[in-house]
Amino acid sequence: QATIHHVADPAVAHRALIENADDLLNRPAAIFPVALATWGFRRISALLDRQVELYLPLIAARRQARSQLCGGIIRPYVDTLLDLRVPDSNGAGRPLRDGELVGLVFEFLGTATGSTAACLEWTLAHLIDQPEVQDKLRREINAEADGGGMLSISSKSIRSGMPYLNAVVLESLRMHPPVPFIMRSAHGEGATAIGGATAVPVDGLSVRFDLGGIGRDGKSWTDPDKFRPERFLAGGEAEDVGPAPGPKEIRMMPFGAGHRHCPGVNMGMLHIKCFLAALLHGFDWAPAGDCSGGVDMTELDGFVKIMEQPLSARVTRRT
Ligand code: HEM
Repeated sequence: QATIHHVADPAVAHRALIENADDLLNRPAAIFPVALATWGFRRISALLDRQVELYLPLIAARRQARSQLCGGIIRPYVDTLLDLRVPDSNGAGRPLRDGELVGLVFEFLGTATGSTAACLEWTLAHLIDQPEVQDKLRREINAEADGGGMLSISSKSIRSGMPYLNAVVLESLRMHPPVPFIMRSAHGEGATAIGGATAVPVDGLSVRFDLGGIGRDGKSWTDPDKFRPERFLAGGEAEDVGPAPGPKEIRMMPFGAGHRHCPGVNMGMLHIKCFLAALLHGFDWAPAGDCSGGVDMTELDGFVKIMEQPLSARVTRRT
């Protein structure tokens, strides 16, 4: 029966996650009660069974194969998990159990692919809704193609040489952070500051930071419900805002904030930009049918924030 305190105010999030991060909010609170309330026990249990079915045979195959390999330059994530020893009472340490292995592999693959795919879908939805933004972005992308019209974008130009691509992705993440919330366990003075008059339980206060609410806060953003990538360009109201918050303030935090922020932030941004550049370079994106009322942007909250009506588009190859 944990009481969960909701935070959608960027200033409170900054006080909690950046200023008091060291001693107050450095461990995530259990996400299970929230998942239970959102999805129900049966659905979660079926999902966990399916993960075991999918991942365990692959992990077993890797365990078997690596005994025949003599190593390589890049050490696969699964190998690090197979080699990990968890401290136990014998002192020797135990290997991870099957359930733990599956959970960790899911965290790595699920958070990485689900959130990237969701962000791409939201971004394409906005580009279909606003063809002038699509055209402007395509012009920037095409300028990166070589004389034969082939696109091979070096990671350097993706990181710093394509400001409009960066702005479009940031605007999409601001409005529709794929991970809808993050949880923390708050203790001591910080918990009192966040909870206000709420009496803080002995085992701390569970705090749920609403990432969507923070990105659309009317005090931080002009017309927060409008998709306007220009705000992230030089001279715009958010020209200094990046995917992860800096030490001064929080205006959006699609990858979380503080000690436990997403370790895949750079890789996630790179994936989204590469996919988006390839999809716009190769194809024109238009509404699938009558879209006079605009694309339906209703959000569906789960572990990942997706479109309630999956995007339906008329996609034409560009010659
Ligand atoms: C659009 C792409 C992505 C988004 C929006 C996203 C978002 C997030 C968020 C909000 C968190 C929670 C952070 C917090 O509690 O402060 C998180 C955690 C995490 N993410 Fe991502 N992520 C993305 C891509 C990736 C990728 C590509 C990887 C790995 C290759 C990754 C691996 C992880 C892991 C392992 C955690 C748990 C970190 C911890 O608990 O300490 N994510 N992510």
